[in-house]
Amino acid sequence: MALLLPLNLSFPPLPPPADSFGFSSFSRSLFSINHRIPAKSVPVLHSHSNLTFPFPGPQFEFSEKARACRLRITPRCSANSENEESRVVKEKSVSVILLAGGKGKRMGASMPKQYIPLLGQPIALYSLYTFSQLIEVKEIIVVCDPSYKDVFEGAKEKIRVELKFTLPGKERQDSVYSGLQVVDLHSELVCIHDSARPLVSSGDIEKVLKDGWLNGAAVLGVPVKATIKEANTESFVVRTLDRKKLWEMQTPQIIKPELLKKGFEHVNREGLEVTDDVSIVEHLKHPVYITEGSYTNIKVTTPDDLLLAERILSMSS
Ligand SMILES: Nc1ccn([C@@H]2O[C@H](COP(=O)(O)OP(=O)(O)OP(=O)(O)O)[C@@H](O)[C@H]2O)c(=O)n1
Ligand SMILES: C[C@](O)(CO)[C@H](O)COP(=O)(O)O
Repeated sequence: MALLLPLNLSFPPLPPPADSFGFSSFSRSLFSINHRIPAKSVPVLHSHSNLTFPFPGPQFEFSEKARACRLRITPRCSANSENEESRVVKEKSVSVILLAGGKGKRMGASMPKQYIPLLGQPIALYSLYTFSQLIEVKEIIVVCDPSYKDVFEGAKEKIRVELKFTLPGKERQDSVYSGLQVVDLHSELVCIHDSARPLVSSGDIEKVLKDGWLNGAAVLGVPVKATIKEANTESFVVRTLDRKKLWEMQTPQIIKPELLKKGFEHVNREGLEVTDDVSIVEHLKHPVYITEGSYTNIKVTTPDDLLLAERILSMSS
């Protein structure tokens, strides 16, 4: 029976009930500090199943064009997963670079945002668990400050893929480079993900992995909803861009290792700065495919994103 709700969701499992951190009130207090409004009480949703492997509980399915939004309870990843015959990305052929080396300045919290608890679990662990369940994933390279290694070490017993660690760089691009240095030499795809995007669905990851394998490089993206204008330095409009051609980029971003290495040689040689990974490939004039993802794959950047992420997650419980 189809259950109609306003959003179409497919998320990693929810964590166990909150512990002594008082997580939900944590993000609310961050929000109120930043917005100078009194903290209200937020409904704390603790109806989550225990975090075991494989994770139990209902899963939700995205439609291909996720704007109309209808939610149906289905078995895990049935909509977008492939059967064995049509699988193009081989088992254990993907190295994930999980970026957790940022400082989260825009969040203004006392710790980097990827370690802030979201409904009882550090943000970075959501996508760690999601990737760890995928049959294509061989290893997850966590790029993080050594003082936070224990957050991931503590999750080791719940996952079945190898975990590697490497040091972050000054910019995001430097952290990706650092991760690339320890990618297994036999890997056929590199999958780069912001740990600050906890809500990425396994269905969307499967789709972008397949497109990356077929095209050499692919990225999850969503059509831009807003009207975007280019302005000059005096804030006058220069032009209105054609919305039909605009996409907002997300992660994961998938690139074949040799292509990424070649791309880095080029951007390092030319001293180019990029804010996402497929830009490196674009500089080589190599095609990059955009796989349509989901609006719910938000990057937690400012305190209001924390509240939004809680609400999205709670809809899947
Ligand atoms: N030197 C860096 C900078 C960023 N990141 C990671 O890249 C992702 C996306 O970056 P962003 O959202 O910009 O994170 P921060 O740089 O931490 O945020 P801010 O700019 O607010 O400081 C995050 O998961 C972040 O941890 C990283 O691994 N190494
Ligand atoms: C890679 C990225 O997630 C694409 O949206 C993003 O560019 C990285 O974070 P930033 O906040 O734009 O630096």
